[in-house]
Amino acid sequence: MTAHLIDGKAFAAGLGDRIAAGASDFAARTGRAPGLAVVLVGTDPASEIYVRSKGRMARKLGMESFEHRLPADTTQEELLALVAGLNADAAVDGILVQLPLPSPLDSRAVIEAIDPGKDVDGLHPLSAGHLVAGLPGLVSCTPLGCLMLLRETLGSLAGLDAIVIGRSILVGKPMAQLLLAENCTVTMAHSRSRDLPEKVARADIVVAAVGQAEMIRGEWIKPGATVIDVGTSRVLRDGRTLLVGDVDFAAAAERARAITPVPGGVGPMTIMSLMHNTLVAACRRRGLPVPDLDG
Ligand SMILES: NC(=O)C1=CN([C@@H]2O[C@H](COP(=O)(O)OP(=O)(O)OC[C@H]3O[C@@H](n4cnc5c(N)ncnc54)[C@H](OP(=O)(O)O)[C@@H]3O)[C@@H](O)[C@H]2O)C=CC1
Ligand SMILES: Nc1nc(=O)c2c([nH]1)NC[C@@H]1CN(c3ccc(C(=O)N[C@@H](CCC(=O)O)C(=O)O)cc3)C=[N+]21
Repeated sequence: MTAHLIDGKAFAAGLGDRIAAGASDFAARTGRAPGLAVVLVGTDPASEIYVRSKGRMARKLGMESFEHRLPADTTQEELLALVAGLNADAAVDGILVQLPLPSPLDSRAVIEAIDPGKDVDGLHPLSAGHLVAGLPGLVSCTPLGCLMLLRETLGSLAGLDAIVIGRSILVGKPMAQLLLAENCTVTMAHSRSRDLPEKVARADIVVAAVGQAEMIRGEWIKPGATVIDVGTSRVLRDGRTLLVGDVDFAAAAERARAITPVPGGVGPMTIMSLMHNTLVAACRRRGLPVPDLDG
């Protein structure tokens, strides 16, 4: 292996210290801690783990965590009523509804019901619109975390050729917008793209957010490129479950200049970006200056 390993876990820990200081300052000024509400409908085991780690991290950084666990047969009306209550609750600065929701719940309607000022997941159409328009707003946690890692690794991204593989509202689309705002030349690839290997081979920055275990082959990577692997898939190998990314890590690390591991790369940054967004939302809601969280 020749590539530099981008240590998301360590970077997230450093950012966490700055967020904790900001949260404590917020509490001193307002008499209460920033509050994050996480809503989980149903009992998807992976979602349970994420929700638990989000609550634990919020408390660790001196924020208040409100966890709402609803049964899988919750109705749309019940869920919308909960969101309305959280919108009205002054102690709640951020609202995250864990996705995917069990069918037949309509996640779009639920997301649109969230107060955009509390949309710490950056999923509301108004948040997405602000990002495209270059206006201040809340940016989806995973792309925000990826951007922090890229800036830390590369400094200025201006002029670089970037490819984002995957175009979801949660990851791919906001990622491409952030890279464009950093003056990258951005290609967006998806399941209908032709000749993906040739497009990946031209990129200085590769962000893979597909959800297909190790589909990005090492030999596609341009020598010296920086690779950010968002994907997380559980695979059975040698009788053990293993968490792997969208990128064939071992082969890609032979060619890349820097690469994120899975686990320990993007995942910890997603959770820390959520904490970042909660503090930012809390400060904006109270008209307080947003602390400078860049290292
Ligand atoms: N580590 C972290 O913090 C996080 C990890 N994830 C992980 O990232 C992955 C992606 O998540 P998410 O964006 O929500 O997933 P989605 O399923 O919503 O989107 C997947 C995207 O990949 C595209 N795609 C699917 N197959 C191919 C293919 N063969 N070639 C090119 N593109 C393809 C799809 O294209 P099309 O639009 O044409 O269907 C779609 O745009 C998942 O593994 C998820 O678990 C997600 C969030 C956070
Ligand atoms: N409304 C909403 N917002 C989300 O941000 C959201 C969501 N729904 N639904 C599911 C995806 C997935 N996601 C992850 C978060 C952390 C890790 C993470 O911390 N992963 C660890 C490993 C954890 C493990 O071992 O399972 C790591 O990569 O090191 C992974 C994935 C957020 N998502």
